[in-house]
Amino acid sequence: MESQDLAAALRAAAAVLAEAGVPSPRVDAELLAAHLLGESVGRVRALALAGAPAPEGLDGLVAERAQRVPLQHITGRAQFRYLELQVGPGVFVPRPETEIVVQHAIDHAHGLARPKMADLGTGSGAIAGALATEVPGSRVYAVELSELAHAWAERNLAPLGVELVLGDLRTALAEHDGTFDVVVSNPPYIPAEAVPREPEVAEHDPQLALYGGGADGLELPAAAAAAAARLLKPGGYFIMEHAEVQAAAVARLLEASGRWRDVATVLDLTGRERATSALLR
Ligand SMILES: C[S@@+](CC[C@H](N)C(=O)[O-])C[C@H]1O[C@@H](n2cnc3c(N)ncnc32)[C@H](O)[C@@H]1O
Repeated sequence: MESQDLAAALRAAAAVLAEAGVPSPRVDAELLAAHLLGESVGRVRALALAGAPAPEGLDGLVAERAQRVPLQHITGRAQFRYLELQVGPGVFVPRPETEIVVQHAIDHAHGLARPKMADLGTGSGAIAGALATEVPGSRVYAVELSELAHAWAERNLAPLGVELVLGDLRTALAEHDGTFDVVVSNPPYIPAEAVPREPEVAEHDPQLALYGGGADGLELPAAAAAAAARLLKPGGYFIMEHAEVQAAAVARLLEASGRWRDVATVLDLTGRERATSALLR
C-alpha cells in the first residue's frame, strides 16, 4: 500500500475495512491516514484529491483495524466534547451519547457559584475532564475502581486539576458526604447475559466497565444512585446514563428510594431514553 497514492490507498483500505464489517470503513481509513500524517480528516481528503502519496504504515494500521481493534486504541486518542483523551487497553472508550449527559450537568451547574461536582466511574476521565474545563470555577472529583483505568484517567485529568480517587464508588469520597452540587455517572449497566455484538466492545472494553451486575444490569446503577444520594447536598443534581430499556426501571428505582424529587428521563439526540436526572430531597 505504501507505493500507492493516497486516494488509491484510501479506497483499498476502505474495501478491506468494509470486508471486515467495520461500520464506517471510509471514515476510519481517513482517520488512520490523518493519524499517520498528523493532519485533520479534511486535510487528508484535500491531499488525496491533490494526488499526494499514501503515508508509510497505513496498511499495518488498516490490518489492525480490520481485526476490529477500536480505532481509538490504534490512534491512542479519543475525542470527547472539547477534549482529546489518551486511551488504550484497560479503559472504556468514551461514547458520543455521554456528551449529552454531560451537557445536562453543565447546564445545571452554570447557575451555581464554584460548583462541587463528582464523576462516579470516571474511566478515561471523560466526564470529569469535560466538567472541569467547561464549568468555570468548578471543583471536580472523579472516582475509578480499576487500577488500569485509573492510570489513564490520571494522565488525562492531572493537567485539569481534577481530584482523582482510586476506589469503589459505593464508599469513595465519604469525607465529602452531603457537600456536592452535582453528581454524574455513566456506570456499567449491561445485563450479564447481554454480550455486546461489536467485537470492539466485547473484546476491548474492560468487563468491569460494561457489566452492571444482576440479571437486569442495574446493580451498579443502583449503587451509583445510592452514592449520589449520600454525596449530594439537599437540592443537589444527579444525572446517570443507562440503556434505553432501563429508563423506566431507573426512574422507579429513584422514586422508590424516597430520596429524590423531579425524577426525569433524559433523551439523547435521536430521542432515545438514555439517562435519568433527579434532585436530592
Ligand atoms: C461505562 S464505563 C464509563 C467510563 C467513563 N465515565 C465514560 O463515560 O467514558 C464505567 C466505569 O466505571 C468503572 N467502575 C466499575 N465499577 C466501579 C465501582 N464499583 N466503583 C468505581 N468505578 C467503577 C469502570 O472501571 C469503568 O471505568
